[in-house]
Amino acid sequence: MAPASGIEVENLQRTFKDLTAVDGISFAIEPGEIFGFLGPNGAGKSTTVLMLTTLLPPSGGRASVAGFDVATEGPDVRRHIGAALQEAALDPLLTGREHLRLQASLQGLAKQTRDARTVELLERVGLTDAADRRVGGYSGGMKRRLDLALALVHGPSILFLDEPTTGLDPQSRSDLWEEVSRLARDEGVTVFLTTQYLEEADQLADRIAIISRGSIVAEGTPDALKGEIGRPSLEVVPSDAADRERLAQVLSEFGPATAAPTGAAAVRLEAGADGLAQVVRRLDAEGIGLNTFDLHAPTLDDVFLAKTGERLADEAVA
Ligand SMILES: Nc1ncnc2c1ncn2[C@@H]1O[C@H](COP(=O)(O)OP(=O)(O)OP(=O)(O)O)[C@@H](O)[C@H]1O
Repeated sequence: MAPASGIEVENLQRTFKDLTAVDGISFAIEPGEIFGFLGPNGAGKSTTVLMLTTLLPPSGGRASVAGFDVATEGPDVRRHIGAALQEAALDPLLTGREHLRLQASLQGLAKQTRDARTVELLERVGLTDAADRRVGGYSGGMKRRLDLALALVHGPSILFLDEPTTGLDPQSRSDLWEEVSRLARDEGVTVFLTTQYLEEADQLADRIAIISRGSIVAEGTPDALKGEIGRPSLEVVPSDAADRERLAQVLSEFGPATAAPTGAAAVRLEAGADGLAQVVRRLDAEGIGLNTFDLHAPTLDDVFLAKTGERLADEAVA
């Protein structure tokens, strides 16, 4: 059984008619950990979140959240979790404060504590000044911050965030990251976060699982996953386009070729960055002039590519 604010998932499955959306996934999340669940559109992220938040019954396997079974102990699970899911139902005609008061009463908070809790949460997510404005006039970032505050009303020990920053501008995105980090660090809240953004998973998550077509294809800390891929890649554009073939030939002495944009050649350096000087000497000896010469440390995108054979299509550039 999972500890009070952890999550344990064993061979969890969900099918929709003949489509297997989640195909027997397993993982464990420690209390206070931020776990990033990374995958492209349709990989099975939301289906997993819906099962873990008891909104969708699993077709097989088991999961316990906060020590309770999602299939048989739904009300206990729900008492311990908060969730900001996609397509949150905010009413454009209500203000931020009204939303929070309503949520506090739905969650059964005592009347005398509702106002204080509302004020505290508005302050925490930076909506104090906008508290009495209708939500219809809020920006995307403000709505996501209100979603987060609503998920926190009853002081949950586990928080589910389903693609919390999709569509946000870089500033709103990093504000939200900061608040989520603070919740985990200062209050020990466990965070299960789904994202399509590599950078978000890299910056925010203690540990990451990559899901592709319903299966987990990699799991570990961002650094460990990048370390597994290991070597940096070198991308070179010759000053004379006619030299590209010869350039690729020379580079192949230093490691396997990797994908490169038109006009460039790229290689994963077997000797790591230490091999650079040798590459430069060899190219010089061959008389190949260079236009650009870029060394790329391994990224989660490289990990993703190595594990799934695809690139994450919709990468955030924040
Ligand atoms: N209620 C449903 N009925 C039928 N198929 C569904 C249902 N919900 C999800 N699916 C399918 O299951 C697969 C996984 O979907 P899911 O929404 O979990 O992916 P996702 O990784 O969350 O993607 P996104 O980033 O687009 O939300 C998809 O092929 C999807 O079309």
